[in-house]
Amino acid sequence: MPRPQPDWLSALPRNRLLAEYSMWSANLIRLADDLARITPFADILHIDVADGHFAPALLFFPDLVAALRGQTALPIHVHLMVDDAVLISQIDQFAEAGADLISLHVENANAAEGLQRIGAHGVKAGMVLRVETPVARAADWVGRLDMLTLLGTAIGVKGQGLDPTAGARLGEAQALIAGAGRRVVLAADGGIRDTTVPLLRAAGAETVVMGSLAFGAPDLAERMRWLHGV
Ligand SMILES: O=C(CO)[C@@H](O)[C@H](O)COP(=O)(O)O
Repeated sequence: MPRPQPDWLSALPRNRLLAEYSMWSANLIRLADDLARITPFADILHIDVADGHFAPALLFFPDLVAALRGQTALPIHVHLMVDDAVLISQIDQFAEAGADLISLHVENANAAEGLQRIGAHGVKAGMVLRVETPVARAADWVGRLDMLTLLGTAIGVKGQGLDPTAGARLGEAQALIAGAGRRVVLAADGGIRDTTVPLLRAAGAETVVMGSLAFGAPDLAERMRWLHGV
């Protein structure tokens, strides 16, 4: 299976909202079927990784990324929600498994070393902010990022409603990115619903991490036509 080209992120369309598909919301018993079903529509696959401490959930592992890598040419984005004690080792393992973009958290004390390590693997670098973390915390980092993601819900829990601060926070992030001197894709993760996507798009989100909105859609082609029109 061919891997995405090194410039895959800049080659993605800029005239419509991008769709990251969160595999946490896939049917894990029928993962191959779901992968085939979403492949025509997904811009990026999103893999959440949580250690049960930095974030309450216990989620995915490098072997899953390696298995997906063997079956898909879609870019794979790994979102690390892990403590500093394991951050560098997790970066190594997910990069070696075939991730194309790895995001760590601004709240990680080892963020500088982590970003350096991601770069050393030749993988694109992202940063994520918890919903309660001031957006200004990203100011020192945007010049080193390919993607900046704002959580719109409490970290590591599915099925929640969007926090009312999400729109204003995206506006703040957009202003930071404008001064970054490079292309940084602005992403919204959590609370992605048919009622919230228009607001997030208007506030500056360039990509949304779709969970139940995609995997629970009765007609995925129709849902994606809608998304691309927002
Ligand atoms: O990490 C998250 C949410 O924080 C996503 O990756 C989930 O997959 C979202 O699922 P829904 O709540 O949209 O169904």
